[in-house]
Amino acid sequence: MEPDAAGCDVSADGLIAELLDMGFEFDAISAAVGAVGPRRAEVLEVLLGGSDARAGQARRGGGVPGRPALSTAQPRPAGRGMKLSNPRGRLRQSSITDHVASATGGGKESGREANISFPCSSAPGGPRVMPVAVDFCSEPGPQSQSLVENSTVESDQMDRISAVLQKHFGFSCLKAFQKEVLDAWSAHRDCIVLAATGSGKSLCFQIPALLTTKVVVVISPLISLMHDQCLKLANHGVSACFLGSGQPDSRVEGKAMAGMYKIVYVCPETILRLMEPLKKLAEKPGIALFAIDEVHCVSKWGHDFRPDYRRLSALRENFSSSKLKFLKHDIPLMALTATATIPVREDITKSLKMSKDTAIVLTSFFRPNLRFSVKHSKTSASSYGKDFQELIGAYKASREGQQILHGIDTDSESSSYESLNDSASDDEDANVISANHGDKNVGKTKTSMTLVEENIENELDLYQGVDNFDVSCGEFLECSQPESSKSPAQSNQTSSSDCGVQGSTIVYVPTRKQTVELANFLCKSGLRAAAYNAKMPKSHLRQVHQQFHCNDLEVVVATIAFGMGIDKSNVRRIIHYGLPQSLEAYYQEAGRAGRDGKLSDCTLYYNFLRTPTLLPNKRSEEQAKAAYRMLRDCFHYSLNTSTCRAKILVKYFGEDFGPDGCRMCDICTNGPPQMHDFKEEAIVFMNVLQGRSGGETDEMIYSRVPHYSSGRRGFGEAPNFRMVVSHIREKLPRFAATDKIWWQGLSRILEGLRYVEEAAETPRVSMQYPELTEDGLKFLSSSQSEAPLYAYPDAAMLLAMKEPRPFSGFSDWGRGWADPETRRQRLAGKKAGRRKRKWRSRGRQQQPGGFTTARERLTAILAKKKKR
Ligand SMILES: Nc1ncnc2c1ncn2[C@@H]1O[C@H](COP(=O)(O)OP(=O)(O)OP(=O)(O)O)[C@@H](O)[C@H]1O
Ligand SMILES: [Mg+2]
Repeated sequence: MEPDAAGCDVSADGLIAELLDMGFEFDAISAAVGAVGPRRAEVLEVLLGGSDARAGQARRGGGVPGRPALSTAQPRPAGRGMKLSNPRGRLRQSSITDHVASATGGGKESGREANISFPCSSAPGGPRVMPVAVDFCSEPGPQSQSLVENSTVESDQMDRISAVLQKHFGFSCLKAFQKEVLDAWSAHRDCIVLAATGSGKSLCFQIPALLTTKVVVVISPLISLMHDQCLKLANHGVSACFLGSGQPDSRVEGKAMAGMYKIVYVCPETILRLMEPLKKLAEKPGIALFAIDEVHCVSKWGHDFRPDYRRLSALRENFSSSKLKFLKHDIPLMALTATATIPVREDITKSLKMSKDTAIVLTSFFRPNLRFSVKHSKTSASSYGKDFQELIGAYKASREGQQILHGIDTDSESSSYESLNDSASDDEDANVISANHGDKNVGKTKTSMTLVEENIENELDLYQGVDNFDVSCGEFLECSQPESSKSPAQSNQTSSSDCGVQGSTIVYVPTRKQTVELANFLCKSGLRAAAYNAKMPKSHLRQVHQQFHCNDLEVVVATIAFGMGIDKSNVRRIIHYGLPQSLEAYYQEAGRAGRDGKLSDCTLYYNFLRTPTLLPNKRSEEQAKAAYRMLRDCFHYSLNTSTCRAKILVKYFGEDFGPDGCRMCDICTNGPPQMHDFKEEAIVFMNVLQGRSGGETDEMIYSRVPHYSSGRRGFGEAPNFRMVVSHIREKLPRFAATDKIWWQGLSRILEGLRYVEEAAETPRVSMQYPELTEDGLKFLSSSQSEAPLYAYPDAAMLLAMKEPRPFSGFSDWGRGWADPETRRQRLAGKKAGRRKRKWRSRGRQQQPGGFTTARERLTAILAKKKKR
């Protein structure tokens, strides 16, 4: 809009709306607009703390009585933001500028008090948190543009930062959230960065190393991750080193503690050992910040808890200005993750003892280029052919195209990958078990063991081990390319072959055994595939990393041991062949796809007919509850048939997706199934829970379902789910063929409506002891007059209807009794009588001590005991 005669460049209402959108408060905006008129630039200057006369006017004239208008625009606790009486008159936040100045020797680090920050940043419990949209291109979107314009960082210094960014990383500008994080850091504030996978969190802690003479210390959970990042930094002209938990190299460690590298990556175990040398480093040349990457590992409620991460509270305890007198400010903590739910975030701030003034920078978790889908599969060797046919076809077609173009013979390559997997599997013979985990037909195994918990445990990678490489530390000097590290970051330069338009694929499987089997299957089918699991030799793991990053491998079949933070741009598919243990883990792993912003697929295969169980692990009762909750959420995600998958995922992390779906996932493209009126079935189910007659027909005479008391609260009152279903099947012939899986689906619907709930203290994934709620009782009492109960059947219900498994849990004899026709015949006819007698006599024979029934025997035993 052109400025009008009065010099106003926008309408007052429009400007107020825009500023509200940016996170400023209404009172402050009206005060500022009242003072300087609807001129965007001037109003912003006032709001952002310009100390000119107009700002003074705004504070005096337009504020809420008794409250300075400026403070309302600042999402900062009053303690720091209210120092208006400072004799210097103008107070402003120290900014990146100050650090740039310190880095370039242009002046001492500013000791000025901070009193302004971006409206999006906030401290827990106080100011608001505003999500910032993440763009996956280097150009800022409209929102980031406005934030950049209104930054506290002046343009010439911003130019300097841009130059650093361009020179070292080749990017034209920071993303909005990166800018916000840097602003918090420059104000010496702690910061939690919650940004989508692949959004560029690393840059938030890497840039400070280039803006100061101080060292950035990064705590990272995996050697492979540290290794990749160091290598990339070296290629970008930034010296870095990593210190793992294995055999320390005193030379590298000594140089790191003397400040010879700009960035020092350390695993949590090691940093706790290095407290004293770090204190010396903090004094000279100084520590710019402690970055804690993948910080969800701190939380017991997260999906990848590491006890050593929890001990990182030592950073705040040891590196505060009250402890180290030479520090002007506490060394800021920057905690970064892509997968933290709201309780996990709270746990992080508390566990790390982050300051009350912590800025929370939150971006959208939505990844618009990821196409999510879920497919039913047995996920066993017998289904490999069907499930991977498309993948094999796609790679083969692309290979043939390349062969035609380049005349390459790829046959020899696939056999070499096969032998790679074979040799890896030979090494692992001791760990390969014929545990029948999944399917009997699965490959040949040499050692036979029974399926007991320790064996399953031995077959699983429960978390990614820190030392997943055969090196425990390493240094990467600017632009140097150590011979030993020709891998990840050099991906595009050293690629001897490439994955073409198909990019790379990661297949996550639950067991180590499956990594080898499936990789072998893919190799035999002609793909360049390799297995990856924690029990394989470290040299093999390193080789797989290297080949994967260099596009030598098309597919990596891995357990969760295939690391967090894998930053490879052209991963086109993430396939989960089995249900992950949580949606956090799933989103973290799926997030490795499409980092170049191109369309990529995230497909989850799961056997809908199987109720998932927790992987064996040592957990407290409380942790087990949380783990079951997470697994249940993941199970429900897989069974969902009606809500956009991306929507469920981002909502899980506390983000409101809005009314529309992603328009790409299987749900958005296929649409939901037809709704069904579940009223009749719901009444039947809930009546049985209540133990009363449905009263519809003569057949519906309900006796109370047997209740079993196991001594745990709630079990005595609520019937076992299996018993409820058996009861319905026996009493109501029209449900005789309705599978338990279907009733479980109905119980999920009723649970969602809060009509039933789980009575067991530690609820499992599927309901075990259903119980009516108050709402359920109300529904039952008004059910005759109530409207129909329409809902979408979930994926398991649809499958149960498509592939009915009548009487699946019954013996042949029992089956007959569930079928009314057979029952009638049996009761009436000779045959039935014979059968009955036979059963009785069998019962008699089977009971030792000559008792007719087990009950008789039990009564006798109890009576004997009583006598004694
Ligand atoms: N300002 C920027 N402009 C363009 N690309 C960027 C920018 N910042 C980072 N990137 C690129 O984004 C990619 C992902 O970065 P990074 O590995 O830091 O992601 P991340 O957020 O840490 O992901 P994860 O949660 O998986 O660890 C990198 O390849 C990086 O080069
Ligand atoms: Mg990262």
